[in-house]
Amino acid sequence: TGSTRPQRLLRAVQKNATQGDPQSVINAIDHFCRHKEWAMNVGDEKGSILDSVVSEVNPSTALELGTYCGYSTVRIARLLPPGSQLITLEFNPAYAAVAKQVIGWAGLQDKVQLVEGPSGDLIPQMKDLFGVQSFDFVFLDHWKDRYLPDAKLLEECSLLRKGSVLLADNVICPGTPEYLEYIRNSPRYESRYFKSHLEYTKVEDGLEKSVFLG
Ligand SMILES: O=C(NCc1cccc(CNc2ccc3[nH]ncc3c2)c1)c1cc(-c2ccc(F)cc2)cc(O)c1O
Ligand SMILES: [Mg+2]
Repeated sequence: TGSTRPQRLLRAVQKNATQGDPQSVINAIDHFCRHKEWAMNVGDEKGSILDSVVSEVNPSTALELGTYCGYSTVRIARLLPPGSQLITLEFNPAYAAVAKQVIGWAGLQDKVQLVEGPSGDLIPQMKDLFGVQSFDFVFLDHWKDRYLPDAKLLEECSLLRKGSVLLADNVICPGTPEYLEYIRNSPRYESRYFKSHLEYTKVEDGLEKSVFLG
């Protein structure tokens, strides 16, 4: 039985990145995905947009839907102020196992709660499980047909407050048409599209930033 792509990505991190240095972990993953094997990380180009939005929001509590190998988890957690928390949900146990080690290699395990399970089941438990009142920032990067139901679920569970920011990956490729339709036409959100490219390619993609108005 051979290794999986996430396992090969982890090996590249352990070989090329310095423990406790998040930027070197980010660089090692980007190099691996650009020169060895493409993988569905948000990547360096969209990652810079993610960085700027996270820095602007400066969240105390952040939620990530879809951890994968932990690349965007590391990008977000490295920018969080002391005492803040990032909760990241991953449904696939093999991805979660790799992500846990990538996050640990970056030395960010104290800022991150990696929870295994589907967002639809876990979002309603956020208050009970983690004492979360509301999320200042949410990064959506899981199954594209879950973006809309999960945005609605966050509203219904009162996990968004006036000013909460949702940032959605892949709104062009693979695309999230229902989510875009809803969020751009809802009077409860102010949305803006950041044009970019699908990670490590020239294909168009982008991020949609939406501020919840309460
Ligand atoms: O599909 C994508 N990502 C989502 C995803 C995909 C598979 C498995 C999981 C398992 N993780 C998971 C699932 C459900 C969950 N519920 N709650 C948590 C949770 C976690 C997640 C994706 C695809 C492409 C892409 C592929 C091919 C291509 F040609 C162009 C573009 C690019 C991306 O940047 C992408 O993000
Ligand atoms: Mg993505």
